[in-house]
Amino acid sequence: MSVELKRGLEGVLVAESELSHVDGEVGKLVYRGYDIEELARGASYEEVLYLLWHGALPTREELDAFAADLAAERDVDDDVLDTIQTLADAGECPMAALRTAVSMLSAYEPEVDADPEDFDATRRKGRRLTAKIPTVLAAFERARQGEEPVDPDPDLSHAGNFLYMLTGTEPDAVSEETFDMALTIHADHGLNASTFTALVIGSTMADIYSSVIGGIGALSGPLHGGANQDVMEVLYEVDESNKDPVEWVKAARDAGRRIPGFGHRVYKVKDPRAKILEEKLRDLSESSGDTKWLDYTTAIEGYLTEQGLVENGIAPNVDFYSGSVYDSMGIPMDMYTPIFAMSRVGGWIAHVVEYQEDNRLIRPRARYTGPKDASFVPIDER
Ligand SMILES: CC(=O)SCCNC(=O)CCNC(=O)[C@H](O)C(C)(C)COP(=O)(O)OP(=O)(O)OC[C@H]1O[C@@H](n2cnc3c(N)ncnc32)[C@H](O)[C@@H]1OP(=O)(O)O
Ligand SMILES: O=C([O-])CC(=O)C(=O)O
Repeated sequence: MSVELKRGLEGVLVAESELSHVDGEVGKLVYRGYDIEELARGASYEEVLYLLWHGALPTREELDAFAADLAAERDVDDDVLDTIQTLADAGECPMAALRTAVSMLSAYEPEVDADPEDFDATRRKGRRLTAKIPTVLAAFERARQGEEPVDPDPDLSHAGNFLYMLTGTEPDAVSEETFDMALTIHADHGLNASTFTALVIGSTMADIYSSVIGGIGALSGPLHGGANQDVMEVLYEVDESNKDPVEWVKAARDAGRRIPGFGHRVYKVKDPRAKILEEKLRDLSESSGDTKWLDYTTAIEGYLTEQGLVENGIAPNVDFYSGSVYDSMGIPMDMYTPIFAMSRVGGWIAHVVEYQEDNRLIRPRARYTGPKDASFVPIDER
């Protein structure tokens, strides 16, 4: 048995996967061999889900059937909507509300008792969950605004329908494309912390709902998916302080603060998804004439590059630019990480099924550093 301790499991291989590869040295991400830039430009989220779940890009006919099956699963039970309203009234944050709602959805899962080794049933359950998560999130946001939920429209795409349910208005083509692209590029990313969490749970042959709930929990943290909201909070903090963004970042560095949206366990150069989102932000800013967030992010990145951080591997990650793109679409800040989950659920499901098909319980060990021979003293004698 290896006794080498790898803090944070850095560099440890725990599984084989055909799903996605992150080349951190050159900044390249592929899903089943396809470069993320090409997928972002040319494939819809539904196509990417099909690719991840079924092993190849779909034909037009396969895609149409797949998208229709997915869209047919969007409705959630009224009891779930009532709970969402209760959570909104109690001031719950959307990521926690999502976690609770996914847990509740399993009570309405028609194949809840399926054999854990029936992987087609797991895929169908995963499809239901993926279809319903946007409904839950949009209903929660509307409930917070005192608005009734909007019924899903099966004729709209996954991205378009979410924006429609959120606002009650069909999105314009630019918003729908932008949002679809954001979903596409967030769908999978090797064994990141939330996917690994889903895998650990899946390796006990627990049901897919438990894996997804675990994934949501892991994604919510500020070191992982939660960083997209933190970045936007920083941008607003800079704006409200009337400081130059460079002054803000200098002060933050002097105070020993980590800069959200920078650094990555695998990428040692700029994340390719950050480049895609930056380009999108540039397009959106130029067409709206409002370049504030672009100016701030460019200034922060420029300063940190000048200071040598980027050269030393602390480069912008996907979370650095996603918030500004969502903000320009009018989406509230605390919905950014739930939107990440709404996309990443596709990757969690793909990884869990792939792993379970050749399952081995994941069970590492810790090096014990506590006492070995403590003498027990009964409670009344202590
Ligand atoms: C979708 C995603 O999950 S992408 C990541 C989203 N998270 C963030 O953006 C939060 C900010 N970033 C971070 O906290 C980290 O870069 C992580 C957690 C993403 C990766 O961390 P790790 O691989 O564990 O690197 P680790 O925390 O050991 O940092 C290595 C060094 O870089 C520094 N560093 C890492 N990230 C940052 C940052 N954002 N700002 C300033 N310094 C940083 C650390 O202080 C450390 O320096 P030291 O060795 O002098 O102490
Ligand atoms: O891979 C990681 O560690 C984090 C990340 O970028 C992601 O999950 O998208």
